[in-house]
Amino acid sequence: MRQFNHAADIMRLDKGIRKILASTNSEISVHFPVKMDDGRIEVFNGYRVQHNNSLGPYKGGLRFHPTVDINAARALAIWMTWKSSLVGLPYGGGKGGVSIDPKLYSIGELERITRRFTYSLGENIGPDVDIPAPDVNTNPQIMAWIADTFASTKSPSTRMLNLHVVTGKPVGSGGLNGRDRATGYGVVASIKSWAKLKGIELAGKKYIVQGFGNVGFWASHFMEELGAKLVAVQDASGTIFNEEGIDTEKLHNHVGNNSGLISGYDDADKMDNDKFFSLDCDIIIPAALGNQITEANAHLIKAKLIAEGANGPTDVDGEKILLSRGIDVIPDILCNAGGVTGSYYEWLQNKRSENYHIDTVLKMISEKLNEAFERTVNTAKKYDTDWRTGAYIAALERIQQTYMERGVFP
Ligand SMILES: NC(=O)C1=CN([C@@H]2O[C@H](COP(=O)(O)OP(=O)(O)OC[C@H]3O[C@@H](n4cnc5c(N)ncnc54)[C@H](O)[C@@H]3O)[C@@H](O)[C@H]2O)C=CC1
Ligand SMILES: O=C(O)CCC(=O)C(=O)O
Repeated sequence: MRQFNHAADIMRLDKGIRKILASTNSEISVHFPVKMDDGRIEVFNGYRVQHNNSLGPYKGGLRFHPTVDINAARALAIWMTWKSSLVGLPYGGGKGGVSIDPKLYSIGELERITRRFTYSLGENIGPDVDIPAPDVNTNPQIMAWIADTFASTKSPSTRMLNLHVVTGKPVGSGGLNGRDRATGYGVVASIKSWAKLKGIELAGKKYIVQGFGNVGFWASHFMEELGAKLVAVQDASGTIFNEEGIDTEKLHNHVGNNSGLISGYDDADKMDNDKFFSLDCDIIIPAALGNQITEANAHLIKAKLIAEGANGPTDVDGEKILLSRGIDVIPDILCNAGGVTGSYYEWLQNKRSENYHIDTVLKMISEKLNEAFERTVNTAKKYDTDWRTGAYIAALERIQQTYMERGVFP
């Protein structure tokens, strides 16, 4: 809200629209029972917050993590509204999840939790209402269970018309070729735009990545293709470092065989978690959780760029320090928007009964992100402000326009 208020002040956002956007449209909180493998019943807490749908159906991921609660879902839903608007997608913002540590459950239990959660959300989600997608600890398999559960509540004749209730599905279930890599690809598309703007050659540059899941791995993969060198990675299990470079494919294979974690990787040294952000490198890609770069560590950062793969990795006080030290920040609502852009093409593909080739998908994503990067930089320049505020203003201008044109508030 501090980020929103700052941008709203600078652009002089209409007072009425400001009031609408300062609160969420609806907040759904469900408590649902699931039978565990040993016959016990557990009751889980799930959330879906729908912030604003003036531009289209609510859109945004579902997170399975112990930190999920109504406040986390609120912040993440609001960011989705700005993100969809900035990129020019016909969506509003929503987000949610279940407050669990998925590591503690078997595959069968996770399937039942997902299906029961979907059933509990009922008609609050739908292809033209609110369209979930993957986020932390959720994946294509979980999206397939959501699609299947939602569709199974429909009559047989309309079942197949409902698969796009969710995006990020496996390709065999209506998923998009390339949605797996869309967010990481978009992060690197934004870094390329930054490098072009600054006249910087990315080959040989050193970068570090926090989080080696979907976003962190694919961003590293595309950075490696450009000849940049991954020198450190941090995830929930610790931090590893290798000055000579970490092979992204080799680490990915290790993670795939190690419950999703980097611990025990033999081609890098272990190091202290709290030294990670102060490492000597050119670019930092936070791709894990929020509030990682704060006033406690921003003054130690040596990198020239923070490319926000995660949502909300830099807090307001941390960002002030970064900007005062001349460190660039590509804000989350721009930098990680490749994911929701890929989701948009999956949704379109399902609506039109089409099947896009991966090259077409990646080209469409980079075009959208390049335009959004330019829009952000130009808006920031026009208002003489930083890139995050520029991105917010560009997003808010589009929402303001739609409210003004219609003259009614939905
Ligand atoms: N998956 C997507 O398409 C999109 C994801 N995002 C954001 O990117 C971030 C990462 O999401 P995914 O890669 O999808 O999740 P994921 O579940 O695939 O990976 C999460 C990674 O974060 C690490 N992690 C968790 N807690 C940590 C901690 N305390 N310290 C360091 N690392 C930690 C995990 O070990 C894992 O490597 C999240 O902030 C998410 O909201 C943003 C846009 C789209
Ligand atoms: O793919 C989507 O619809 C949303 C992805 C997401 O949750 C995000 O961009 O933070």
